[in-house]
Amino acid sequence: MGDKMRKVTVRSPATSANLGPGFDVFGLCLDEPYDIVSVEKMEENGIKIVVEGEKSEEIPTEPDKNTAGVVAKAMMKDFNIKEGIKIHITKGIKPGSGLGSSSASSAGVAVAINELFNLNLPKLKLVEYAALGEGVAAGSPHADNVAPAIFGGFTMVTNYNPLEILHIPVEMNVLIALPDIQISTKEAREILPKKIEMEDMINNVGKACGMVYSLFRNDIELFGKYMMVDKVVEPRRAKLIPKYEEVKEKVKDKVYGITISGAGPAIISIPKKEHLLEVKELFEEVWGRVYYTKVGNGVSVLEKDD
Ligand SMILES: Nc1ncnc2c1ncn2[C@@H]1O[C@H](COP(=O)(O)OP(=O)(O)O)[C@@H](O)[C@H]1O
Ligand SMILES: N[C@@H](CCOP(=O)(O)O)C(=O)O
Repeated sequence: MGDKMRKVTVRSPATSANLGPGFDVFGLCLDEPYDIVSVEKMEENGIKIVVEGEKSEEIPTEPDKNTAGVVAKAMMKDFNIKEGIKIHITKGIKPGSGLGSSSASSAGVAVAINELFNLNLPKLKLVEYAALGEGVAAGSPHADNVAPAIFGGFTMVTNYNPLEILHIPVEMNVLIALPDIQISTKEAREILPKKIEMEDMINNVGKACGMVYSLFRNDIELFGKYMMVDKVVEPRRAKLIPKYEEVKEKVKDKVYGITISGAGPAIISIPKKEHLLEVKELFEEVWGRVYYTKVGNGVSVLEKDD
């Protein structure tokens, strides 16, 4: 296809960042929900963005304000791409959800541009570009959503500048609840402390190490147990989600683990098979929307058109 290729369409999945103690470090790729992102070459110069789907009316289409636009602009500048492009985003992931909605568009467009212009960039470089989008959505270019969106599975951002990502493929079912409110990641970051107690740091490092160990042992029970004990971020954000603490207490023995997904309001849990229905029904009753899904493999190319 080479230079003749005119359009690439990708499926870009939701992600769940933090997983309790791994604030700004851990991320998990989900199979569902997802955005569909296509990038098409156009006659006029510049970047045109069209957004449809979940709450699309709230999402800016100016390239400097849309996460996909920011990523596209940076890639086109660095690779001296003069052709104009049209980015079409169908939002399947509600913005302000805690499911990496803004990151899905950033990651999707990075992968699509890489394909469309045959840039052959490694995944780490794509994560670096995609993270630029988070600068406009969350006020900081955190990479813990875009890394799993691109690599799939479980990822750890072990260094920024230079960016370093570690990746562990995992298989796991997850039950996500999505309360009918929106939380801006930017605002949910502003309520976090700038400094933390030594005791809380020791707790979180210990639990985070335990979670990584448990993945290598394939011990979901241990993973979930540690995921529930974040002493730094979750206690501050729990107040933003109606009934979160009450439901967590109710289901804590019926799931392997439960915590806030990203900045919330989504909640991620690892269900025990024997209690799945009961917990799902409770989530639906209290919060409305629920996704029963599994860990996903990252952005995938759906179509390449001449
Ligand atoms: N392509 C996009 N998709 C989703 N949100 C976007 C996009 N571009 C810009 N935004 C803005 O990013 C914010 C949503 O991101 P964020 O608060 O991080 O929520 P989420 O946790 O769902 O990613 C909203 O202000 C939204 O307008
Ligand atoms: N580490 C970030 C992750 C935000 O994820 P999102 O899905 O809410 O955008 C944070 O917790 O602030």
